[in-house]
Amino acid sequence: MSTPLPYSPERLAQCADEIIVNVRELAERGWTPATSSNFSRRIDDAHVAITVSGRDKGRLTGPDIMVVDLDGQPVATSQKSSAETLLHTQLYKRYPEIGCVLHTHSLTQTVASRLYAGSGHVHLEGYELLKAFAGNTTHETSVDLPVLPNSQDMHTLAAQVDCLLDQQCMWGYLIDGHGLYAWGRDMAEARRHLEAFEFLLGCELELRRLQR
Ligand SMILES: CSC[C@@H](O)[C@@H](O)C(=O)COP(=O)(O)O
Ligand SMILES: [Zn+2]
Repeated sequence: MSTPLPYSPERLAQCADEIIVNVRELAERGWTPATSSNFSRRIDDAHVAITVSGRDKGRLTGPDIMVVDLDGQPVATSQKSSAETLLHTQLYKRYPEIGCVLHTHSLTQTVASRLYAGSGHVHLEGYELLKAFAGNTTHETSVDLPVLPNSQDMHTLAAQVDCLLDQQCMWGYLIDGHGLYAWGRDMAEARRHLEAFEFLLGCELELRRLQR
């Protein structure tokens, strides 16, 4: 007799479908070049559905999504989860209300991360689209999107993210020369935050170009 799974397979299938459909759309926009990017969705209090490392994110199918626990350890599989699993699980562990984490490598995100690495953040102010971030009800506000130095050591990166989360409410951050992490309570909210950051970073880059 096989051991029962510690999570609901129906819920995993639901999460995997959601990831596959949404990520295909993001990939079509060119936000996941060359197998980059990773994506996850909370299954329950103790489990997360996440992309398998190294897969072409524009062509994900069911077997490209696996399960890890909140420490990032694989559950009931021998597959290898995303190299950046810890950056996902640290958010699920810290905030029970977070349901989805999206990481992409668009041109706009990567260029912005390079330009603003020196100041440590991108200051976004006065845009109507700031209302896309949960909790914001007016454009008369500002959001500082942090830019972290890149590292291949996920524990170093995760410790820096934790420090930032201790100080401020955040819906995302950039990593220098790398890309953007954004999250939300569910897929729709995480995607709204991701798209808002992408658009606002595009505006900042365009303004810089015009003001040269
Ligand atoms: C293909 S280079 C990009 C990777 O190093 C990494 O940053 C990334 O986003 C994808 O890694 P993955 O292990 O597939 O989740
Ligand atoms: Zn990455």
